[in-house]
Amino acid sequence: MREFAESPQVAKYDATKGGHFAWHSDIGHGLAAGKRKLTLVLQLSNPDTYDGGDLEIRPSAQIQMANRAQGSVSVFPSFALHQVTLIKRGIRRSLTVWAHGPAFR
Ligand SMILES: O=C(O)CCC(=O)C(=O)O
Ligand SMILES: [Fe+2]
Repeated sequence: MREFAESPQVAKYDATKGGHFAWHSDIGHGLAAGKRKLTLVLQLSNPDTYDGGDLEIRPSAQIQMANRAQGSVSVFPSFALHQVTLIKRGIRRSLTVWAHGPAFR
């Protein structure tokens, strides 16, 4: 791990707008996005204020659900598939930070 080459990203999932994020990996094609190694997601919202909107991570065959507690951080390899399920009530906010480094070998 050598750097944090991108600005943190705040995401908002709003039940009135069908907020969700389909299964994906965070390895992108851009200069920085292609060097992502670790993804860190901070839960910004009180879990009592929304339903659904769960961060699910699939580092292997088994799906893991991220801790919903406000202030908790989930860390996973950026290549791991993950999604945010449809939010059914309220608003969830998250802050995502990526750590970067040379290609995996
Ligand atoms: O909001 C989240 O929990 C995940 C966000 C995410 O996967 C991303 O921005 O790539
Ligand atoms: Fe992601």
